[in-house]
Amino acid sequence: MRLVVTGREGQVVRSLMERAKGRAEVVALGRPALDLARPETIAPALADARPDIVVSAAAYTAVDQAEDEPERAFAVNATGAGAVAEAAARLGVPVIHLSTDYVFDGTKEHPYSEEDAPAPRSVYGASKLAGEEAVAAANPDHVILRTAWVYSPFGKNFVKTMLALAQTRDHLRVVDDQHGNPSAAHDIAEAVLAIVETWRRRAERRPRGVYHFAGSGETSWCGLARHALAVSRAAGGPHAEVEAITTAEYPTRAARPRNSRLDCRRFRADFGYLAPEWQTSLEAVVKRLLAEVV
Ligand SMILES: NC(=O)C1=CN([C@@H]2O[C@H](COP(=O)(O)OP(=O)(O)OC[C@H]3O[C@@H](n4cnc5c(N)ncnc54)[C@H](OP(=O)(O)O)[C@@H]3O)[C@@H](O)[C@H]2O)C=CC1
Ligand SMILES: Cc1cn([C@H]2C[C@H](O)[C@@H](COP(=O)(O)OP(=O)(O)O[C@H]3O[C@@H](C)C(=O)[C@@H](O)[C@H]3O)O2)c(=O)[nH]c1=O
Ligand SMILES: [Mg+2]
Repeated sequence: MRLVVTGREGQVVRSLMERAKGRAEVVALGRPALDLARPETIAPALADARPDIVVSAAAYTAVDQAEDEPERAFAVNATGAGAVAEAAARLGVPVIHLSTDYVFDGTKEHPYSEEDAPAPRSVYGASKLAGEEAVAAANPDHVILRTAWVYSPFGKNFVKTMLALAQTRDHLRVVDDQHGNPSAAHDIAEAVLAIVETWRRRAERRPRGVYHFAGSGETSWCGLARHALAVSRAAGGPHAEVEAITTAEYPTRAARPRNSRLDCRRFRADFGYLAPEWQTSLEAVVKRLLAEVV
């Protein structure tokens, strides 16, 4: 089975390359050969790579910056994502497209299910929702996999930011009134592989549609920072006290949902995989980062 993934250095791409070893072949396509902002590059690049399944993992992920360049965010996350799904459809192959909890406005009291209506509060969230719609319209043979709060040893993410800040400061302030599900990119890679395996076994009737998949359990950004730094301290790495603050005390360009917890039961029922508790996956990533960086 040959998976062709968009993006070369993304957190999910790199985690999938690691986890797929011996289970599936992974080819990563990125700029300049495949540039989501240049739709004419997409179909030829994908055709050359001869996918059995396309994994659409590349995206414009700078949430605050997107507020200042909405055209670029939409070009990449909506038009580009739609073109990837369309190219897959032309090749007669399914697409697994990554999306986000930020499609929700965060006003719900409980975790969001796939039935809940999206209502994004940010340009990034709106561009990703438009991408979901473009993917679904272009290729009926799809899974749109919404995940959340992704961290990993790779690229840029909140956990790495907290560890880096703790190296130079002993006091951090982090919002405690936005709740979600921290998700290790390696667990998302396992979810993608669970889809691939289920599709292989049930090629004639593939489960399709929108699914939620994120780390099990829930916390706030403050809770995530505190646990990451507690693990770091215990392993001899940097530590800082984390003060719990409100969203109003930490102004950002983009509005973020107060609650974006995802109900992942449909994914587990159809693909047989549930992510580990977020603390368990976080501990492994923090320890790996400390071993690599110091
Ligand atoms: N990060 C998060 O917290 C969350 C992410 N998601 C979604 O999951 C998916 C994967 O996210 P993640 O792995 O964190 O992403 P990253 O931010 O780590 O990486 C983004 C990837 O997209 C690629 N990319 C960006 N612009 C273009 C372009 N114009 N043409 C081609 N490739 C491009 C980058 O390429 P290059 O390698 O060349 O830089 C990189 O590989 C995305 O769809 C994202 O929206 C969902 C929820 C949370
Ligand atoms: C760095 C920092 C952030 N914060 C707050 C700001 C914000 O509300 C929250 C998270 O900040 P970040 O900007 O790191 O995270 P953010 O870019 O919002 O992360 C999002 O990325 C996109 C791609 C997604 O799809 C989402 O699921 C989510 O993971 O923490 C603090 O309170 N203190 C701090 O020192
Ligand atoms: Mg950010």
